[in-house]
Amino acid sequence: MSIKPILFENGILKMIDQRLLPTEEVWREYSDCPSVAEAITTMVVRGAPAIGVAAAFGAAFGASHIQEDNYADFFSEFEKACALLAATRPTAVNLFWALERMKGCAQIHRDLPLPELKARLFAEAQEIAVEDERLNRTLGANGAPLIADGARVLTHCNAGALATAGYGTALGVIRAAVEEGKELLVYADETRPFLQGSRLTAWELMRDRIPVTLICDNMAGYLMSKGEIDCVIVGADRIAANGDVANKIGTYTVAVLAREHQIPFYVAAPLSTIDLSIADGSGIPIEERSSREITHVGEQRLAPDAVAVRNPAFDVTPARLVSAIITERGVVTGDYSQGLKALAAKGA
Ligand SMILES: CSC[C@H]1O[C@H](OP(=O)(O)O)[C@H](O)[C@@H]1O
Repeated sequence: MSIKPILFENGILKMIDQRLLPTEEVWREYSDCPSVAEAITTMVVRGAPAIGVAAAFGAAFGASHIQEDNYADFFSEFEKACALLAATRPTAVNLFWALERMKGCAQIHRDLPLPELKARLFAEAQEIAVEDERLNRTLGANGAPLIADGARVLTHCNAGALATAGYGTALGVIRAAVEEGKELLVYADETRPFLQGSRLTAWELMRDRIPVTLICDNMAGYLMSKGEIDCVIVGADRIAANGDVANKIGTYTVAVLAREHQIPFYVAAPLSTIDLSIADGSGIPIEERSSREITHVGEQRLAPDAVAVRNPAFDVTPARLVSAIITERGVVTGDYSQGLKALAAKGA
């Protein structure tokens, strides 16, 4: 059973501290909005869908701590809690999708007595989490036919159970293929600078006994040139209406290499990652993170003091380099503008 990185038990949110994996499995407990916001900013919890789930619980905690019994004050305070969470990380649209869903829930149930309204918001957050894992399994099954038996699959970053409420998106497709009896070998890019591949994907797949080989990011092209990669599958943090994909930094590089070597490049993402309000990738905000993620590993300094650093945490892969987008409602190829709009319009 793949790990669930976020648990809600007895009114307490428990999240595994992904900064400490793979060497330590430490679960941290949360019961207020500001601490959940900090957990998202500092990447205790990370991964687009997981960020959305955490934010949903953060919003519910925000509501639960509001003392006002005056409904007008309640909604203005609830809005402030959601704004605090919205300011944590800019790229993964699941965060904003989850907050809009929580605000919508509050409005739908605004006539409930305040204690019942607060309880309903926790129930909504729990539904978001349960739905996420369920739709990842559907998405995985939709994508599994694209992965041949015996395939050597390259993935970048971690789009696994740790990046979601469970099962994973890109790794969900891999899990589904394995569950169908296919023999696979996964090559995991270490994914500098935060090392989600070496620290999280390798740990997650070994835990599930799925064969995985760790490589440095700069080795992907060599393995492709040697014919050792059959396909690439990655997750996404935001997909624009035309199919441009924002994902972990380095994804665009892998996509260009895959096109050069005529290797299929697949993106696995739920509908909550698709942002039809943004026409193309140029409109996707790209998070810049601390230079320390590059100049240090833990307390060890790897670069000269005061060296200039850039640290964009994501890049944008143009739709023309994407072979297919795998979602819980089906697989889209070709004209993504039409295909994504049709999927969004399709019933669940
Ligand atoms: C299933 S989406 C995972 C997605 O999120 C990661 O970013 P981060 O670890 O910075 O939250 C990465 O882009 C993954 O592909």
